[in-house]
Amino acid sequence: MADMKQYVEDVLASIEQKDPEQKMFHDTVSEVFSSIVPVLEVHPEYRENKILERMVEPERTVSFRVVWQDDKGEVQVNRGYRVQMSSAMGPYKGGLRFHPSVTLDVLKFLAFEQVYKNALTGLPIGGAKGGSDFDPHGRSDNEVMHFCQSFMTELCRHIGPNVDVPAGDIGVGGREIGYLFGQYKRIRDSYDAGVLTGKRVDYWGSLARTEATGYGLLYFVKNMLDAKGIDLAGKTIVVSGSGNVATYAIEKAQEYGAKVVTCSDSNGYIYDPEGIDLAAVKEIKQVRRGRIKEYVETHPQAEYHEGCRGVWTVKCDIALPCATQGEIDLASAKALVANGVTAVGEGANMPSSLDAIAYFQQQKVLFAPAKAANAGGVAVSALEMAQNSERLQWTFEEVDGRLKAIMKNIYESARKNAEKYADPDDLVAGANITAFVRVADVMLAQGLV
Ligand SMILES: NC(=O)C1=CN([C@@H]2O[C@H](COP(=O)(O)OP(=O)(O)OC[C@H]3O[C@@H](n4cnc5c(N)ncnc54)[C@H](O)[C@@H]3O)[C@@H](O)[C@H]2O)C=CC1
Ligand SMILES: O=C(O)CCC(=O)C(=O)O
Repeated sequence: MADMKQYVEDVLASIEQKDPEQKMFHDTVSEVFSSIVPVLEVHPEYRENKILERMVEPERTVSFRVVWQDDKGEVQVNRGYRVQMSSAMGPYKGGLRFHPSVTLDVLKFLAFEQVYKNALTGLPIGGAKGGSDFDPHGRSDNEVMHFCQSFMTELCRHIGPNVDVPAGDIGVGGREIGYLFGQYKRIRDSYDAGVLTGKRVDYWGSLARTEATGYGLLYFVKNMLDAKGIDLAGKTIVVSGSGNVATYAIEKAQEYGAKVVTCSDSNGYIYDPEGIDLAAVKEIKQVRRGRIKEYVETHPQAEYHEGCRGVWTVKCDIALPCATQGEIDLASAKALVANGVTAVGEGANMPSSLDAIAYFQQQKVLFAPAKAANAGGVAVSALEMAQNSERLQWTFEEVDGRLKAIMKNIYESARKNAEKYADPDDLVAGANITAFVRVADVMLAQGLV
């Protein structure tokens, strides 16, 4: 064991030495590789074939200039990226993020996570992530369209239905996917519906893709709670974010009879002791593209608080971080535990710091890790690709039913490997091991690529 632990430490040290500034990438690699030491013990062939060293090196990374003109006629310059991490399991697959915080470090961490998340779905998709430091907030539809067209003019050389299939993520929703698809189609002169997922349903997006990540999160959390005999109905839930994932997590949680008392945006959070009025949140965020603080104007019983971390000081049974990475640090984890939290389900990617996860586990909080718990979005993206290939569209019920089954399967396979190699409740280790073995075995079968 000591030998394999040392091997993992050596690989981690080498990536830190190569790219010392990529802290988030180091953290996510460290989280995955630390879990798999017991697997390396029984599979020396992974080390002999340098599987770990290969996995931390993206197959391809592209970085490009995006030039566009704003409504005042001023020229704007942004940076675009696509990190194609692994095509072992299928075409590269993963979202595009438009947010000022986007760097190569952020995208490498997200692309690395995506490889294992996608493997957990059991569907034929590799892993990638891309995006830009462009901020769509406050931009007109016209400006967003010009940016998307310029971004796709370069990106289209690197993607295709059997090559790489981007989708949405922070700052990229149905509007952006539409502009991106239009430009791809114009340049390639080909109606490749399967080149992007998250399309609007009337031009061959999948029903239930919009809801899939949030609903999938609740399906996963329900499986985790059911195994312990805990009922979701009547529980108080704290949610962060008010975008795609948060909105549909709240919707499904409410359907299950839970009471969601918070949601947030990058400025602050709202606390509604009567339970969040989701129709009002949708109106503010999806229709008006406004700020979450507007909620208190029509809901006098609710409070608005500036700043994001405060949301974790609200008393709850279950916490669902659905905004962004790094939102739960050790202090937030301690505040949640002190207030009696019994379960945490990660809707966002890497929302909890490594020491926060360790603390939850030490305190026996049931913990649903992102790459398993939020895999429903990309799973339904893969179902969208399947529908596009057969030029058919399935019903909402058909897609939702498949999503539910996929999330159950992810939970059960993670649980099984947690039992086999670690603590039975350690779904972090269980999910990492399940995904790692699937990808590693396929890499071995495909030779030195
Ligand atoms: N959209 C999808 O299908 C999937 C998304 N995710 C992850 O879920 C998280 C949320 O993504 P979406 O809901 O799609 O994005 P979105 O753009 O629809 O919503 C993002 C939300 O997070 C908030 N936010 C963004 N940056 C923040 C910051 N620095 N501090 C506090 N709040 C911040 C925004 O105000 C917004 O409410 C991200 O971590 C994303 O990678 C994971 C799996 C799939
Ligand atoms: O649907 C997809 O391809 C991307 C989803 C995504 O970006 C994620 O799972 O983090």
